[in-house]
Amino acid sequence: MENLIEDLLKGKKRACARIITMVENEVSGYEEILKQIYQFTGRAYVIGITGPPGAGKSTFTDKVVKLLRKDNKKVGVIAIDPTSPFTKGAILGDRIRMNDLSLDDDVFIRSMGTRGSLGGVSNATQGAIKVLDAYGCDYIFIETVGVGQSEVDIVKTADTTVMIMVPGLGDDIQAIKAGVMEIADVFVVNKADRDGAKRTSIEINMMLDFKKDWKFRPPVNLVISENGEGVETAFKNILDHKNYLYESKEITEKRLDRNKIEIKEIVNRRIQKLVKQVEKKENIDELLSKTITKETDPYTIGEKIFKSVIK
Ligand SMILES: Nc1nc2c(ncn2[C@@H]2O[C@H](COP(=O)(O)OP(=O)(O)OP(=O)(O)O)[C@@H](O)[C@H]2O)c(=O)[nH]1
Repeated sequence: MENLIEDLLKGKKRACARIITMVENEVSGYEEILKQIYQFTGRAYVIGITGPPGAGKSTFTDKVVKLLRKDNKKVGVIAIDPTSPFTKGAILGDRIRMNDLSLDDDVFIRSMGTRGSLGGVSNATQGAIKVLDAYGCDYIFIETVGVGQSEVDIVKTADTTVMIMVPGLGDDIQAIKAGVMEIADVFVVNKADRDGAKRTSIEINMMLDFKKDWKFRPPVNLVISENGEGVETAFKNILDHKNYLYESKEITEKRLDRNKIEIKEIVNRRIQKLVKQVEKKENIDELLSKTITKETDPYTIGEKIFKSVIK
């Protein structure tokens, strides 16, 4: 274990990969590792990339990572793959596009499924962010499809959140308006080579105009990720937001929030584990069937579980 941590801190990719796997699978001892590496974290800047399926999140991230590599920055990418209960597998297709980057020693790419372990995907992602941070990444990208609540929760913990949209979403913009307004720090209208990109950008700006007291008004960028047009400017906007966070000291608030969420999850996960053990021991399934015949009720069972847990 000691060697593994030493290797991680020296920047060895294999150690990084092994520790992230341990975190993801909740292999015993993983929390000990996270405790030990915590003091070496805090340097990396975390960028959340979200947006509807197929908007070009991977293509955009790929281009930004290449830009950062020119500047010799070390980069981590965590792609969250929504695991469909119907396909029982992560949608890995588009991640393969980044393969040429994964050969680069200073780029670490990992995709994680959203299969619900006890702490949920969020917990594993937070752990992986810490590992990549201690590994020496300057920037860490968290890429998620902005649909489910768990994905939105993950993005909320990023320092800067980039929302990728595409032309012609129309009504969709209205639909996601409420949730997105609060989490997006920078907008990217990708596929600007298509008709209607300008209109989409105007619509987003109009939507942003509803709020008057922006401390940092999210910039809206027209981008063609496929050929790289506009990517540099969009990244500059991300850095502007980064500077804003540091200058206003909001970065500390953000990171306190992130730790708060993480602590809550650590506690929740342990409680969930206990509940599961109690349910098994007390044969709750059998009791449950008695709620139908009215021999018992959900409140009595809930109380029984709670009492056993706090014992
Ligand atoms: N016309 C055009 N197509 C693009 C652009 N950027 C990406 N694409 C294409 O859009 C498709 C989806 O791109 P991805 O980068 O995989 O999108 P994504 O948002 O990561 O997709 P999911 O992870 O499945 O949600 C691919 O076929 C890309 O080649 C662009 O600027 N213009």
